[in-house]
Amino acid sequence: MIKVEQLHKSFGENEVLQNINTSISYGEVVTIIGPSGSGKSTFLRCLNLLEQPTSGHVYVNNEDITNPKVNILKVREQIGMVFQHFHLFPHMSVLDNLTYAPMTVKGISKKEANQKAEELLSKVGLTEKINAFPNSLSGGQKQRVAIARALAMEPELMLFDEPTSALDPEMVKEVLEVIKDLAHSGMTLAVVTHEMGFAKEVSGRIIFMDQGKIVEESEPNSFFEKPRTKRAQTFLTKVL
Ligand SMILES: Nc1ncnc2c1ncn2[C@@H]1O[C@H](COP(=O)(O)OP(=O)(O)OP(=O)(O)O)[C@@H](O)[C@H]1O
Repeated sequence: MIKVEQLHKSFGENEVLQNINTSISYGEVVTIIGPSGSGKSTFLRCLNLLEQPTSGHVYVNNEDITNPKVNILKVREQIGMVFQHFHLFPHMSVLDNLTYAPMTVKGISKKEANQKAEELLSKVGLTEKINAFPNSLSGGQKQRVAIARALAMEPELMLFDEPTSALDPEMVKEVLEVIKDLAHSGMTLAVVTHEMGFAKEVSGRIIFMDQGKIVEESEPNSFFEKPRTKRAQTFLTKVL
Protein backbone atom coordinates (compact mmCIF):
# COMPACT_ATOMS: atom_id res chain seq x y z
CA MET A 1 0.00 0.00 0.00
CA ILE A 2 3.02 2.28 0.44
CA LYS A 3 6.08 2.28 -1.74
CA VAL A 4 9.07 4.54 -1.26
CA GLU A 5 11.58 5.06 -4.05
CA GLN A 6 14.92 6.83 -3.89
CA LEU A 7 13.78 9.07 -1.08
CA HIS A 8 16.16 11.81 0.03
CA LYS A 9 15.59 14.48 2.63
CA SER A 10 17.92 17.30 3.60
CA PHE A 11 17.57 20.05 6.16
CA GLY A 12 19.97 22.64 4.74
CA GLU A 13 23.35 20.94 4.43
CA ASN A 14 22.26 18.05 6.64
CA GLU A 15 21.28 15.06 4.49
CA VAL A 16 18.97 13.23 6.89
CA LEU A 17 17.59 10.55 4.56
CA GLN A 18 19.71 9.03 1.83
CA ASN A 19 18.20 6.92 -0.90
CA ILE A 20 15.47 5.15 1.05
CA ASN A 21 13.72 2.36 -0.86
CA THR A 22 11.12 0.17 0.77
CA SER A 23 7.45 -0.72 0.80
CA ILE A 24 4.71 -1.61 3.26
CA SER A 25 1.96 -4.03 2.27
CA TYR A 26 -1.62 -4.25 3.49
CA GLY A 27 -1.82 -5.81 6.94
CA GLU A 28 1.90 -5.52 7.59
CA VAL A 29 3.25 -4.31 10.93
CA VAL A 30 6.60 -2.65 10.41
CA THR A 31 8.76 -1.31 13.21
CA ILE A 32 11.42 1.28 12.49
CA ILE A 33 14.29 1.27 14.94
CA GLY A 34 17.79 2.72 15.11
CA PRO A 35 20.01 5.14 16.99
CA SER A 36 18.83 8.60 17.95
CA GLY A 37 19.11 11.00 15.01
CA SER A 38 19.24 8.23 12.39
CA GLY A 39 16.23 9.68 10.54
CA LYS A 40 13.41 7.40 11.75
CA SER A 41 10.87 10.12 12.50
CA THR A 42 11.75 12.06 9.37
CA PHE A 43 11.24 8.92 7.29
CA LEU A 44 7.86 8.27 8.92
CA ARG A 45 6.79 11.88 8.39
CA CYS A 46 7.68 11.62 4.71
CA LEU A 47 5.11 8.83 4.33
CA ASN A 48 2.26 11.32 4.68
CA LEU A 49 4.29 14.31 3.52
CA LEU A 50 4.36 16.02 6.89
CA GLU A 51 7.95 16.36 5.73
CA GLN A 52 8.38 17.18 2.07
CA PRO A 53 11.07 14.90 0.58
CA THR A 54 13.92 16.70 -1.13
CA SER A 55 13.71 14.13 -3.93
CA GLY A 56 12.25 10.71 -4.59
CA HIS A 57 8.76 9.29 -4.58
CA VAL A 58 6.19 8.05 -2.09
CA TYR A 59 3.33 6.02 -3.54
CA VAL A 60 0.15 5.43 -1.54
CA ASN A 61 -2.06 2.87 -3.23
CA ASN A 62 -0.06 3.43 -6.43
CA GLU A 63 -0.56 7.19 -6.40
CA ASP A 64 2.62 9.27 -6.25
CA ILE A 65 1.80 11.66 -3.43
CA THR A 66 4.94 13.73 -4.08
CA ASN A 67 3.20 14.91 -7.25
CA PRO A 68 2.09 18.48 -6.39
CA LYS A 69 -1.22 17.89 -8.20
CA VAL A 70 -2.25 15.30 -5.61
CA ASN A 71 -4.65 16.49 -2.89
CA ILE A 72 -2.53 15.59 0.12
CA LEU A 73 -5.32 16.33 2.61
CA LYS A 74 -7.42 13.65 0.95
CA VAL A 75 -4.48 11.20 1.08
CA ARG A 76 -3.96 11.95 4.78
CA GLU A 77 -7.55 10.89 5.50
CA GLN A 78 -6.36 7.35 4.78
CA ILE A 79 -3.31 7.64 7.04
CA GLY A 80 -3.79 8.07 10.79
CA MET A 81 -0.88 9.41 12.79
CA VAL A 82 -0.06 9.29 16.47
CA PHE A 83 2.72 11.50 17.83
CA GLN A 84 4.94 11.36 20.87
CA HIS A 85 3.17 14.37 22.42
CA PHE A 86 -0.50 13.42 21.84
CA HIS A 87 -1.62 16.73 20.23
CA LEU A 88 -5.18 16.49 21.54
CA PHE A 89 -7.41 19.56 21.25
CA PRO A 90 -7.14 20.87 24.84
CA HIS A 91 -10.38 22.89 24.79
CA MET A 92 -12.48 19.92 23.64
CA SER A 93 -13.84 16.98 25.61
CA VAL A 94 -12.65 13.49 24.76
CA LEU A 95 -15.88 12.92 22.82
CA ASP A 96 -15.43 16.11 20.80
CA ASN A 97 -11.78 15.24 20.12
CA LEU A 98 -12.97 11.98 18.57
CA THR A 99 -15.92 13.31 16.59
CA TYR A 100 -14.51 16.60 15.29
CA ALA A 101 -12.64 15.35 12.22
CA PRO A 102 -15.15 12.66 11.16
CA MET A 103 -17.94 15.27 11.27
CA THR A 104 -16.10 18.21 9.70
CA VAL A 105 -13.84 16.40 7.23
CA LYS A 106 -15.92 13.37 6.32
CA GLY A 107 -19.37 14.88 6.89
CA ILE A 108 -20.49 12.04 9.15
CA SER A 109 -23.62 12.77 11.22
CA LYS A 110 -23.24 13.64 14.91
CA LYS A 111 -25.16 10.52 15.89
CA GLU A 112 -22.95 8.22 13.85
CA ALA A 113 -19.76 9.98 14.98
CA ASN A 114 -20.81 9.71 18.64
CA GLN A 115 -21.58 6.01 18.23
CA LYS A 116 -18.19 5.38 16.62
CA ALA A 117 -16.45 7.40 19.35
CA GLU A 118 -18.11 5.29 22.04
CA GLU A 119 -17.00 2.08 20.32
CA LEU A 120 -13.43 3.32 20.04
CA LEU A 121 -13.27 4.51 23.63
CA SER A 122 -14.44 1.11 24.74
CA LYS A 123 -11.71 -0.44 22.57
CA VAL A 124 -8.99 1.65 24.25
CA GLY A 125 -10.53 1.14 27.71
CA LEU A 126 -11.62 4.73 28.33
CA THR A 127 -15.41 4.65 28.18
CA GLU A 128 -15.69 6.46 31.49
CA LYS A 129 -13.60 9.38 30.23
CA ILE A 130 -15.94 10.34 27.41
CA ASN A 131 -16.78 13.76 28.88
CA ALA A 132 -13.37 14.44 30.42
CA PHE A 133 -11.01 17.10 29.12
CA PRO A 134 -7.43 16.23 28.13
CA ASN A 135 -5.80 18.08 31.03
CA SER A 136 -7.54 15.75 33.50
CA LEU A 137 -6.06 12.62 31.88
CA SER A 138 -2.79 10.82 32.53
CA GLY A 139 -0.23 10.63 29.73
CA GLY A 140 -1.18 7.04 28.95
CA GLN A 141 -4.86 7.95 28.81
CA LYS A 142 -4.13 10.95 26.56
CA GLN A 143 -2.21 8.72 24.19
CA ARG A 144 -5.02 6.16 24.10
CA VAL A 145 -7.46 8.97 23.26
CA ALA A 146 -5.06 10.13 20.53
CA ILE A 147 -5.04 6.62 19.07
CA ALA A 148 -8.85 6.42 19.21
CA ARG A 149 -9.08 9.83 17.56
CA ALA A 150 -6.85 8.72 14.69
CA LEU A 151 -8.90 5.52 14.31
CA ALA A 152 -12.14 7.52 14.18
CA MET A 153 -11.22 8.55 10.63
CA GLU A 154 -11.11 4.85 9.69
CA PRO A 155 -7.63 5.06 8.15
CA GLU A 156 -6.09 2.29 6.06
CA LEU A 157 -2.70 2.81 7.65
CA MET A 158 -1.58 4.05 11.05
CA LEU A 159 1.77 5.74 11.66
CA PHE A 160 3.12 5.87 15.21
CA ASP A 161 6.01 8.21 15.94
CA GLU A 162 7.56 7.12 19.26
CA PRO A 163 4.11 6.79 20.86
CA THR A 164 5.43 5.90 24.31
CA SER A 165 8.57 8.06 24.54
CA ALA A 166 6.85 10.86 26.46
CA LEU A 167 5.18 8.54 28.96
CA ASP A 168 6.08 7.60 32.49
CA PRO A 169 7.28 3.97 32.54
CA GLU A 170 4.14 2.63 34.20
CA MET A 171 1.99 3.96 31.35
CA VAL A 172 4.01 2.53 28.49
CA LYS A 173 2.41 -0.91 28.73
CA GLU A 174 -1.20 0.27 28.50
CA VAL A 175 -0.44 2.15 25.27
CA LEU A 176 1.60 -0.68 23.76
CA GLU A 177 -1.28 -3.08 24.52
CA VAL A 178 -3.64 -0.93 22.43
CA ILE A 179 -1.17 -0.87 19.55
CA LYS A 180 -0.68 -4.64 19.87
CA ASP A 181 -4.44 -5.14 19.61
CA LEU A 182 -4.46 -3.09 16.42
CA ALA A 183 -1.60 -5.15 15.03
CA HIS A 184 -3.47 -8.37 15.81
CA SER A 185 -6.61 -6.99 14.16
CA GLY A 186 -4.78 -6.98 10.82
CA MET A 187 -4.34 -3.25 10.49
CA THR A 188 -1.37 -1.88 8.58
CA LEU A 189 1.01 -0.17 11.00
CA ALA A 190 4.36 1.59 10.82
CA VAL A 191 5.81 2.27 14.26
CA VAL A 192 8.94 4.21 15.19
CA THR A 193 9.91 3.03 18.64
CA HIS A 194 12.69 2.50 21.13
CA GLU A 195 10.71 -0.36 22.71
CA MET A 196 12.68 -3.37 21.55
CA GLY A 197 10.39 -5.88 23.28
CA PHE A 198 7.44 -4.50 21.36
CA ALA A 199 9.40 -4.54 18.08
CA LYS A 200 10.37 -8.15 18.63
CA GLU A 201 6.97 -9.38 19.70
CA VAL A 202 4.61 -7.49 17.42
CA SER A 203 6.26 -6.59 14.15
CA GLY A 204 6.34 -8.65 11.03
CA ARG A 205 9.37 -6.74 9.82
CA ILE A 206 12.04 -4.56 11.35
CA ILE A 207 13.51 -1.65 9.45
CA PHE A 208 16.83 -0.72 11.05
CA MET A 209 18.09 2.75 10.18
CA ASP A 210 21.44 4.35 10.82
CA GLN A 211 22.79 7.69 9.58
CA GLY A 212 19.87 8.31 7.24
CA LYS A 213 19.92 4.93 5.55
CA ILE A 214 18.06 1.65 5.85
CA VAL A 215 20.86 -0.64 6.92
CA GLU A 216 18.86 -3.83 7.50
CA GLU A 217 15.32 -5.04 6.89
CA SER A 218 14.35 -8.41 8.23
CA GLU A 219 11.86 -10.31 10.29
CA PRO A 220 12.34 -9.75 14.03
CA ASN A 221 13.70 -13.13 15.05
CA SER A 222 16.55 -13.07 12.60
CA PHE A 223 17.21 -9.37 13.24
CA PHE A 224 17.44 -9.75 17.00
CA GLU A 225 19.14 -13.15 17.02
CA LYS A 226 21.46 -12.74 14.03
CA PRO A 227 21.82 -9.15 12.85
CA ARG A 228 23.73 -9.18 9.57
CA THR A 229 25.53 -5.86 9.82
CA LYS A 230 28.11 -4.58 12.25
CA ARG A 231 26.06 -1.43 12.82
CA ALA A 232 22.97 -3.39 13.86
CA GLN A 233 25.09 -5.64 16.09
CA THR A 234 26.60 -2.61 17.84
CA PHE A 235 23.17 -1.01 18.25
CA LEU A 236 21.67 -4.15 19.73
CA THR A 237 24.47 -4.61 22.23
CA LYS A 238 23.65 -1.12 23.53
CA VAL A 239 19.87 -1.47 23.76
CA LEU A 240 19.24 -5.07 24.74
N1 LIG B 1 12.69 20.16 11.15
C1 LIG B 1 13.99 19.90 11.19
N2 LIG B 1 14.89 20.86 10.87
C2 LIG B 1 16.22 20.61 10.88
N3 LIG B 1 16.76 19.42 11.19
C3 LIG B 1 15.91 18.43 11.51
C4 LIG B 1 14.49 18.61 11.52
N4 LIG B 1 13.90 17.43 11.87
C5 LIG B 1 14.91 16.56 12.08
N5 LIG B 1 16.11 17.15 11.87
C6 LIG B 1 17.41 16.50 11.97
O1 LIG B 1 17.35 15.30 11.23
C7 LIG B 1 18.10 14.27 11.85
C8 LIG B 1 17.20 13.05 12.02
O2 LIG B 1 16.17 13.38 12.94
P1 LIG B 1 15.00 12.37 13.26
O3 LIG B 1 14.14 13.03 14.30
O4 LIG B 1 14.34 11.94 12.00
O5 LIG B 1 15.80 11.16 13.89
P2 LIG B 1 15.28 9.96 14.79
O6 LIG B 1 16.01 8.76 14.33
O7 LIG B 1 13.79 9.91 14.76
O8 LIG B 1 15.80 10.39 16.23
P3 LIG B 1 15.20 10.12 17.71
O9 LIG B 1 15.22 8.64 17.92
O10 LIG B 1 16.16 10.83 18.61
O11 LIG B 1 13.83 10.73 17.73
C9 LIG B 1 18.65 14.85 13.13
O12 LIG B 1 19.96 15.26 12.88
C10 LIG B 1 17.74 16.04 13.38
O13 LIG B 1 18.42 17.05 14.09
